[in-house]
Amino acid sequence: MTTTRPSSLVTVAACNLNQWALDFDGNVQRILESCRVAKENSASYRLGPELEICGYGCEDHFLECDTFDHCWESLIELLEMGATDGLMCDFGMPVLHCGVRYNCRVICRDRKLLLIRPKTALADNGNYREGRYFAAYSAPTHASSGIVERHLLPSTFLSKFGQRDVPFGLHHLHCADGTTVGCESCEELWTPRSSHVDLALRGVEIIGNGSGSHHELRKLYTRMELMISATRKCGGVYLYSNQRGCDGGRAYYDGCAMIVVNGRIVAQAPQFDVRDVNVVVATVDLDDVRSYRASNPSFGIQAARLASEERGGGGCGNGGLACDDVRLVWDPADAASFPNRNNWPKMTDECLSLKIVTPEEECCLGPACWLWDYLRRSGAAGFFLPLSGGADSSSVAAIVAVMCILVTKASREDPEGDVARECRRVCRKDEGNSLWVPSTPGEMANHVLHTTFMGTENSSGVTNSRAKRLADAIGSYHMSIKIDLMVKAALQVFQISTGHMPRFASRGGTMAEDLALQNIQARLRMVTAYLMAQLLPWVRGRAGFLLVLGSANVDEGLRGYMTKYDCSSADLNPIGAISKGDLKRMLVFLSKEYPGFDVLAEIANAPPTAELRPIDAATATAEAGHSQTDEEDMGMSYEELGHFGRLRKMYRCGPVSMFRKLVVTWSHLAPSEVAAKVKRFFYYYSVNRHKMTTITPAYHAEAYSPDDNRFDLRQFLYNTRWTRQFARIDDIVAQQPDSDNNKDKND
Ligand SMILES: Nc1ncnc2c1ncn2[C@@H]1O[C@H](COP(=O)(O)OP(=O)(O)OC[C@H]2O[C@@H]([n+]3cccc(C(=O)O)c3)[C@H](O)[C@@H]2O)[C@@H](O)[C@H]1O
Ligand SMILES: Nc1ncnc2c1ncn2[C@@H]1O[C@H](COP(=O)(O)OP(=O)(O)OP(=O)(O)O)[C@@H](O)[C@H]1O
Ligand SMILES: NC(=O)CC[C@H](N)C(=O)O
Repeated sequence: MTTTRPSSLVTVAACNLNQWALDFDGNVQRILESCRVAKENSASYRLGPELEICGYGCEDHFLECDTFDHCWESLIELLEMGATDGLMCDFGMPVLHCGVRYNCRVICRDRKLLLIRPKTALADNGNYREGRYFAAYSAPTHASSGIVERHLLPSTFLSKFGQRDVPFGLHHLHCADGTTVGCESCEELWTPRSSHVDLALRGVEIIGNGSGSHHELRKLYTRMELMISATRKCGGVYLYSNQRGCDGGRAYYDGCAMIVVNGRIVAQAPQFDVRDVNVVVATVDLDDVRSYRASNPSFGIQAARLASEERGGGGCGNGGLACDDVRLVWDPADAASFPNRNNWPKMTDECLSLKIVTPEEECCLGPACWLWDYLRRSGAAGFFLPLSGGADSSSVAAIVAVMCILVTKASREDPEGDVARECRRVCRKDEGNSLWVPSTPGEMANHVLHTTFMGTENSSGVTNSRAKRLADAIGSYHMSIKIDLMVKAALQVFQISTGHMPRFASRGGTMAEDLALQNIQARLRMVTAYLMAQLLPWVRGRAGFLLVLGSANVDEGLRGYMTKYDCSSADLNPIGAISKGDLKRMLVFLSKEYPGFDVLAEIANAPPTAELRPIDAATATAEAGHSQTDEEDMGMSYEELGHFGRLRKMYRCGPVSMFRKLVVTWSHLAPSEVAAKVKRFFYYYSVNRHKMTTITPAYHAEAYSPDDNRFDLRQFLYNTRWTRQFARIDDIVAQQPDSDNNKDKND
C-alpha cells in the first residue's frame, strides 16, 4: 500500500478595503464582496485589514461599548450570509476580553470562530494612538502550563451557531491537512522582536498581517522592505491586507495588499485606486516554504532551540491549536473538486517587481483619491477653489483634475459599477435609470470643480492669465472677478468708525497699517469663497453645496506665512502637509504626463508672490509679474524652510541641535549667519504657531507635517525670545574659529 502526502498547494487571498469608520453596514458589504471574489478565485484563506469591521479610524469611538456590540452584530451577519463557508477568514475587529479592550484578529471558517488573536505591540507614534483605545496583550503566565485561555462569546453565537466560546491568545492553527496559519498585526511587523519570527520558528507557514497603515510619501518602500526581509530570513507565505481610502479623517490608507513568499513578491494590489474593494490571490506551494526553511541549517538551529526551551517548561503558551475539520490545500488528484483543468488556480511562481510610484505621483494620486472619498461621502456637489494662478492653488486644482481622470476612467470601464454610480450621484446625473458617465475628465471637472480668480488692484495680469489657462485645461467652471469694491467698502467702514485710513508702507504707512491692508484683501477672499461655494450650484440650477478647498502648503504653515482666517481657512486642504519643493516637482511631472497641462510647468517656475501690496513697476519681474515675492517677504527661502521643517519634526531638533547640524550642512555660510537663520526661523515659527490651531484639516502626507491637531502636538503660546536656547547658540558661535568674536581677538 502506498501512502501519499496530501497536496501542498494552497490558494490565498489578501485585500484592500475602503472601510469607513462606524459605517458598519457598508463595511460588511465590502467584506462580503472581498470574500466573494476570494472564493471566485478558489481561495481557501482570506485576510482582511486591521479593525476592518468597524473601520480603523474609530478613535475615541473605541471607548464606546456600542462599537464592540455593533462589531459582533456585523460578525454574526457575515457568518449568516455565508462569508466563511468554505473559506477561512481572518477578520479584524476590537474585542472586550475580561474587561480589557484588545485590537484583535478573529479567525473563522464555516460559521465557526477558531481563534481570537489580540495585538501585542500597539502603534502609538505619529498619528497613531492605539494605546489610548487598546491594551497590548501579553500571554498570561498560566499559558505555559498548556491551558488555553477562552473568550466567552455573546449568547447569540450559542443560539445561532451552537458555539459558546473560542480560544483567545497568541496561538496559531494546525489544519487537518498539515497547513499551519498564524497572524501578526500591523505594528508587530515594525518592531524589533516581530511576532513572525517565533511563528516561523514554530513552523507556521502562512502568516497574515491585517494592517491599518496610512500613506506617507515614500513609506511603501519601507513596508515592502520589511516584508521581503521578514520572509527572506524566516521563509513563509506572508499576506498583507490594508485599509485603503479616507475613512473619515486626515489620513489616506494606501492599500497595496501583497503576498510575499520566501522573499519574493507574488501579488500586489493597487496603492491608489477609486474602487472600494481589491482582492489579490496567489496559489502557492507550501512545500516551497518547508524546503526553504529546512535547507537553511541556521534557521533549523534556532527553531530547534525554541522548541527545546518550550518543552523545557519555559513554554509561553503560544502553541498550535488543532483544527481537525479544516483543510486549506487543494489537490489536483481530487478530480471531483476540480473537474475542469482550465478552472484550476494558476500557480504563482514568478517574482513580481514591486510597483512603486515616484514621490511626485504619490503627491497627486494620494490626495486625489482622498478627495474623491471625501467628496462622495460628504454629499457635496463639488468643490470651490480660490485659484490665484500660483503654485499652491494650481497644485490643488491639478489634484482635482487627477481625481477626475481616475474617476472618469473607472466609470467608463464599468458604467454599471460602484464608481460610476457614485460619479452620477456627485454630478447630480443619477435620475431614473441613467447610465450617464462623463465622456472626458474635463466634462466631470466642469461638474465638480469651480475655480475663481479674485483679483484686486494689486494683482497682476500674469497670474490672472495663468489661472484662466489652467482652468481651461482642466475644464473647471471658472470665473475671474475683482474684489476691490469689497476692500474699499470695508476700509470705508473702518474710516467712518475711527477717522483713520491705513496706508501701505510704500506710501508712507507703518508696518501695522501695511499688514492690515494685506490681510483685509486676503480675508475678503475667504468670505467670497464661502459665498460662492454656497450659491454657485443654485446659479447653475443644481442642488447642493460645494466644499471649499484650501491651499496653504506645509512650509507656509510652519513659518506662519499666511493670514489667519483667509483662504487658508477652508473645509479641506489636500496639500497642507506637502512642501513647496515637492509640489513644484509634482506640477512639472503633471505637465509632462498629461497633454494640455503644460501651463503647470510655467506656474511651477514662476517666483511665488502674495500680490497683496501695490506693484512696484521698478522691481516687478516678467515671471513673477509682481514686486512682492514670498521668499523676500519671509526672510528665508522655501528650500531653507524644507531643512528647518525636517530637522524640527523628523529629527526632533530644538534650536541648539538644529544649529549644530546646519552649521555643518551649510558650511559655505559663517556660523553667525547660520545662527541668524535658525533664530529667525524659530522666532517666526513660535510667533505664528497659534495659526496651526485653526488650520484647515489637511491630507496627512509627510512625516514633517506641522498639523497641530493630530500629528505635531506642541504648545501654541511660546516665549518667542527663546532666551536660553539662543544664548547657547551664541556660545557655540563664539567658540567657532571664524566667529566674529574670535576674528576680533585674532586681529
Ligand atoms: N499668541 C497668539 N495666540 C493667538 N492668536 C494670536 C497670537 N498672536 C497673534 N494672534 C492673532 O493673530 C493675528 C496675526 O495674524 P494675522 O492676522 O494672520 O497677521 P500677520 O501674521 O501679522 O500677517 C499675515 C502675514 O501673512 C503674509 N501672507 C503672505 C502670503 C499670502 C497671504 C495671504 O493671506 O494670502 C499672507 C502677509 O504678507 C503677512 O506677512 C493677531 O492680530 C492676533 O489676532
Ligand atoms: N487673486 C487670487 N484669486 C483667488 N484666490 C487667491 C488669490 N490670491 C490668493 N488666493 C488664495 O489664497 C491662497 C493664499 O494666498 P497666497 O498669496 O499665500 O498664495 P500662495 O500660498 O502662494 O498660493 P498660490 O501659490 O496659489 O498663490 C491661495 O492659495 C489662493 O487659494
Ligand atoms: N496600525 C498600525 O499598527 C500601523 C503601524 C505601522 N507603523 C504603519 O505605519 O504601518
